[in-house]
Amino acid sequence: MHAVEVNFDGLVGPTHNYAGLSYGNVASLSHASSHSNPKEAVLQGLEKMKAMHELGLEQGIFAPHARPDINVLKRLGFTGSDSQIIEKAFKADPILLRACYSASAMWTANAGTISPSVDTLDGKVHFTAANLNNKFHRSLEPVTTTALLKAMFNDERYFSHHTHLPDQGFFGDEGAANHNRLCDSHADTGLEIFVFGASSFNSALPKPVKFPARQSLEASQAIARLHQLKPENQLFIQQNPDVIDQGVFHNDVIAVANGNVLLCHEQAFLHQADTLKQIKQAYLGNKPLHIIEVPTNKVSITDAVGSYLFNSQLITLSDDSMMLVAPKECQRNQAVHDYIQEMILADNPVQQVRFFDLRQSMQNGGGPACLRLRVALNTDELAAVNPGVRFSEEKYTELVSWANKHYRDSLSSDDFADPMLLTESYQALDELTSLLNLGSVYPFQQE
Ligand SMILES: NCCC[C@H](NC(=O)CCC(=O)O)C(=O)O
Repeated sequence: MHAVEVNFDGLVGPTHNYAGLSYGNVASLSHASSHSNPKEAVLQGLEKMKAMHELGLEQGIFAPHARPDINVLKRLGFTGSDSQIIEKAFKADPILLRACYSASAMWTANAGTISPSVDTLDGKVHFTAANLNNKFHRSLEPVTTTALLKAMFNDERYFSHHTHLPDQGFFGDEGAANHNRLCDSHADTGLEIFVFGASSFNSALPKPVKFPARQSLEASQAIARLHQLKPENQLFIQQNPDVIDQGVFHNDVIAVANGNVLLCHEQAFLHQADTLKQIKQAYLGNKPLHIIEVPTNKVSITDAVGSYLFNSQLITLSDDSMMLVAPKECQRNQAVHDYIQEMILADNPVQQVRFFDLRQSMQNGGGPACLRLRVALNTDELAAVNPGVRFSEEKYTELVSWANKHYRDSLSSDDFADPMLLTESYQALDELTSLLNLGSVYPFQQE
């Protein structure tokens, strides 16, 4: 049966801010306490969705989470009405309050891992939300992510949802950012490549020394079991710990795959030559596999992390050629820009590039690929997706006016003391659940 890949982009939430919460993520740390512009952020994301839709791709929308997370503040001992809780938390621990206001669920490449039905033994599409337990602000996400995934993919005939992995670092799971799939087409069984940062149980494997490895081998193995992947459909490879220490906190900051193409830096993986050999041997497709390995003397790790070249989306167009959907930062970096031009002229399926201004997300370490969750679906499965979360020209117009009505154009540290921010945010999200036909997914709608 015909199948397509749908990109579900995270809609940036109304409290998007820069709190410097992600140790190991260079952009997040360097923009700590800068002013953010939530309205510009959501509109930049919507522009990318619209452009993908106009290119003929199936586009979906992934709703933001309710912020601030009042329940976690209560769990941490703050009492009283919502506005009293905000006031007390702001005085006692402003950074904690900002973490509870973080819009980090916008990076849906970290929402979960998805295996398409052609890869699974029971022929269903499998979903597991990521526990994101390496960072406090992100550990708040999996419960709502699961609720959203169930509201979006609500048909047991086709979709199987799993509980996120145990909330403990040994099973650190950061979702699809560390998961790539190589295949001839989305209708064909693919090779699911799980890239882990370190092993929790096997101390013989190397670890980064400075920054944390967020994805554990044991988490990746558990996902492969839960998703009932066939043995020939799975491969576990280790990220190069040296580049984690240089700011490559997820694999999608150093590699991206699409169809029969793997674009990666030459320092992306541990024992890279052997790892690439393993990938070639395990590859299941009939089309030739293109591994585009970017050398350090053309693009340094610093340039890769600064420009987010590898956090581009690689998309397949209707004529079967591919386009690189890159952040504008790649255009500004001469070495990266030159490399992209060279790649486009070389003999491989990537023939075009388009640059997008995603500065608001980039300043927190999230490029085009971070903003989207890929879900490959056949025709029947696509028809079973909640139509409210499928992107269209009309939906775009509705969402732009919704954002213009509800979002602020500046947020700074002091604004988090303002209880009106909670009221505005919850009102916006309450309206959004009707726009996207999600039902009462948020805890504040269930009280
Ligand atoms: N896939 C991109 C994820 C970026 C995300 N940044 C953040 O959470 C920064 C939030 C802040 O610092 O305000 C992260 O590091 O997990």
